[in-house]
Amino acid sequence: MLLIGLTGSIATGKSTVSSLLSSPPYSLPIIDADVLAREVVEPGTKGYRAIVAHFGPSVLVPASDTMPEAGPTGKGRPLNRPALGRQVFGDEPTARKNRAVLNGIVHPAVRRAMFFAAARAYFAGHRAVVLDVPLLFEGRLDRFCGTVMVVAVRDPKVQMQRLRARDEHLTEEDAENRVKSQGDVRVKAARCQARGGRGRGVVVWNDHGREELAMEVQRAMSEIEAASPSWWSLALLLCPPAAVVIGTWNFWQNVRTNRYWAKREERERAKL
Ligand SMILES: CC(C)(COP(=O)(O)OP(=O)(O)OC[C@H]1O[C@@H](n2cnc3c(N)ncnc32)[C@H](O)[C@@H]1O)[C@@H](O)C(=O)NCCC(=O)NCCS
Ligand SMILES: Nc1ncnc2c1ncn2[C@@H]1O[C@H](COP(=O)(O)OP(=O)(O)OP(=O)(O)O)[C@@H](O)[C@H]1O
Repeated sequence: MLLIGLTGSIATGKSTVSSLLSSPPYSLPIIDADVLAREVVEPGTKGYRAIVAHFGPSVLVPASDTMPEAGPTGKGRPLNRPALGRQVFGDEPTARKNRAVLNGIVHPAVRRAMFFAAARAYFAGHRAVVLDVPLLFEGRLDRFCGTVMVVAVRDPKVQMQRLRARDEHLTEEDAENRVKSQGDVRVKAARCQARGGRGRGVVVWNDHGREELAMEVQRAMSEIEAASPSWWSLALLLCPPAAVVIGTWNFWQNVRTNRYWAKREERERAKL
């Protein structure tokens, strides 16, 4: 089964591309890290308890006439996501530190949930599955993917306009902090291209309208399908040992690409 890692930066169009990929003619199953990241911090979960222990009750929805002190289910009041967001998004040291703590709580739980969802897709006989993960590179999940697809915009203004139009509740400062909390999408696009051709890394450019985006997705999927045709996926499905060998080989290739990328970044930094 081909793991397609779908990533980008905030408001560059990942969800829009993911809904195209889940519809005909592609009809691919999607494992959405943002959805899982919400599930693993629902009241009553280990993640929820760890967040409240670290950040305190100020990151919970306040108690009110409609919100009981112990929450609607008795397991605690839900997280006040914008309030928690204000503590973790941004460039200042405190925000960075808080983000690292939150990531340390949420990411391992998300990775576990993803592993089980991918295993279910494999046993259901799917030839490919999309891992929709905003922090694919940062969480080093790209190492497990046969293909990485980055949804990117060349013009940062387009990204900010789309973010402000979609999330009207965000102030300009909130929006800027969120953009700064994620790596530059053009760097992610370059890193994706560094994985090499033959469908290993494909960039979907999304500066224009939705029709152009659909065409970009079609082009990217043709490249992926040419490199990993259906008969190949079926052969791997029927022969699990071969799937393990190919998976290990892919993993090793990806580790080598990441080492090359880390050295390249080090050289760039040394030049500055
Ligand atoms: C801080 C939280 C509560 C804010 O929730 P809110 O509903 O307001 O925003 P949402 O989750 O939709 O995120 C908005 C944007 O920020 C990005 N983002 C979320 N978490 C992070 C993070 N830790 N680092 C960088 N970007 C992030 C998202 O991918 C998205 O593009 C939430 O983002 C969270 O729990 N983040 C930690 C978990 C995480 O890393 N999720 C990303 C996928 S695993
Ligand atoms: N080509 C396009 N033309 C016009 N609007 C677009 C286009 N692509 C995406 N959008 C809009 O831009 C906004 C951001 O897109 P989307 O939600 O898909 O991004 P995202 O990368 O999933 O964001 P996030 O990381 O915040 O979840 C949405 O309102 C979406 O409808």
